[in-house]
Amino acid sequence: MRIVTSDQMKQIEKAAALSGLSYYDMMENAGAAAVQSILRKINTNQKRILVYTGKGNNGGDGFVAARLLCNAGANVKVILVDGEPRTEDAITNINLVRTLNIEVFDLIKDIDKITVLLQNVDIIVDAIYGTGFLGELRQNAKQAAQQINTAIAAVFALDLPSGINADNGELSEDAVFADFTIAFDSLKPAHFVYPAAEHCGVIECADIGIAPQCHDYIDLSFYHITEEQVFTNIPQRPVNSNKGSFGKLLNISSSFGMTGAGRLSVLGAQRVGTGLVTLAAPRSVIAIHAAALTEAVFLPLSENDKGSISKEAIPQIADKLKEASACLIGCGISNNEDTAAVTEFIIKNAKCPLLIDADGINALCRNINVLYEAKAPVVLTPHPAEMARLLGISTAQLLVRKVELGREFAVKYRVVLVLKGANTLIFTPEGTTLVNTTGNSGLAKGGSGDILAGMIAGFMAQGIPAEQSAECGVYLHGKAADLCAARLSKTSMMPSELLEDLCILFLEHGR
Ligand SMILES: NC(=O)C1=CN([C@@H]2O[C@H](COP(=O)(O)OP(=O)(O)OC[C@H]3O[C@@H](n4cnc5c(N)ncnc54)[C@H](O)[C@@H]3O)[C@@H](O)[C@H]2O)[C@H](O)CC1
Ligand SMILES: [K+]
Repeated sequence: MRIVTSDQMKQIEKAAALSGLSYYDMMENAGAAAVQSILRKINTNQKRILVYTGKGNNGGDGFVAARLLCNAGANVKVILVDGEPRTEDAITNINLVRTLNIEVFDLIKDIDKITVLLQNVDIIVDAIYGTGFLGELRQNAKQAAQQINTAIAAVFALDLPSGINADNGELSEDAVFADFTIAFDSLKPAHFVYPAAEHCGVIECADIGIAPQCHDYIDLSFYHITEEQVFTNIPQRPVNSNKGSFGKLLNISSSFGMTGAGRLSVLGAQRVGTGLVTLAAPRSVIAIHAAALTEAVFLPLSENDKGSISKEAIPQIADKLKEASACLIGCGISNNEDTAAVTEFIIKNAKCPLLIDADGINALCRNINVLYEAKAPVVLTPHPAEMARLLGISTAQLLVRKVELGREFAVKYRVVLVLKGANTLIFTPEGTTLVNTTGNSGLAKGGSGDILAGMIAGFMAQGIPAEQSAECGVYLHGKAADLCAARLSKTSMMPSELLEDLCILFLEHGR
């Protein structure tokens, strides 16, 4: 699955044009592919169809679709949202529409007629804006989008629902909600990023005749995580091996009242095959963990009067850190001066890859620049509220710009950033973005993040590079949750139960 930005799409189209496929033909193919997609779902004969068109090439695709739908026996009307088209190929195509006597209305001047048409419409084609859209919908386009969003009709968006930034999914107010989106040639980041992805409905990617080699020189920066790639990252377990072959994870987690977080993170690491997991936790909670975690070993730590790790524990931790092949800090450690000091110490001193989760991230908010002092790769796994806290903005402000902000952060602080949520995003220090599409709302429960942190850290402990560990952890966590939901339901499944389904996935892949 190829995901390209709007600029990259332009380069691909240019390469196609140089190789002999004209822009006019690409537009014809795009409109035709959209009509084929509609015809596969709905018999359009005698159906009342409104095609909303903008002034650019997306509108041009709409004119092609209008002509071909008319030829297929539908009752088609075209609505110009921004007046007459401005691009050469779109102008040619509106002229063809007019020669077929398809009625063309102006959104503003013909509002009364359009209001009547909207009472009885079966299908709406949204061809107002595609990859050329930036910023906010203007008043007229908002009005058109409101008409589309309130009409009782099947809505097909061409390339993208109008009002969405293709490259990062930023949404304008009143952006179109489509039932189906037909993406042209390649998918765009916005098709994957929530909440924009919700506006797309069912997404199809249509071939518009661009030869495969026209994509060869594009340096992709946005990837979809696949199962094949995930298992390429996970080596077979050698026959001649012992627990030392699969890494030692030092997991600094848990506090009084939050022992579940520590336990789940240990289980996550163990279930991805880590050789040995040491849980370093406040002394008073060790007995609770020892009763539940048969295969782990424990490092009882000095604690403060709140039952969380005290800074007095730093020498103990430092000693154990020397043996670790990876370190995880944060699941349920509580957020206070002591845990912040421990987190800082770990960041400054760990020579092995480090994963910082939950309260470890909250501790970072006190001094984010400590990340510049890390000596080994660092992975952060915030949920949106934690990420927003790190950035000093509101969660709402983060969510409308999460792709930009996530990418900037990972590059600036040289970390792998796992921004959790529906379609979790992974940002790398090199500026690449990975999107994961496994997982479901059954994961939206306390405990699932702790399992994920343990899984990623467990892969890191086994020597899988930080970025690939994040990729494997996020994908498998979601996929196991999908299997778990299929047998237990999204509503009832418990995060800990997905660990059983993880076994099935490893079995299927001969691990
Ligand atoms: N290149 C080709 O020949 C092909 C393109 N395809 C389709 O074309 C669009 C991209 O077309 P483009 O003309 O670049 O942009 P749009 O049609 O998406 O719209 C751009 C149009 O709108 C203006 N604009 C941008 N933001 C706003 C705003 N907030 N308010 C108002 N107006 C705005 C902008 O200035 C332009 O004038 C692509 O998605 C495909 O659908 C074909 O697929 C094949 C060949
Ligand atoms: K569109």
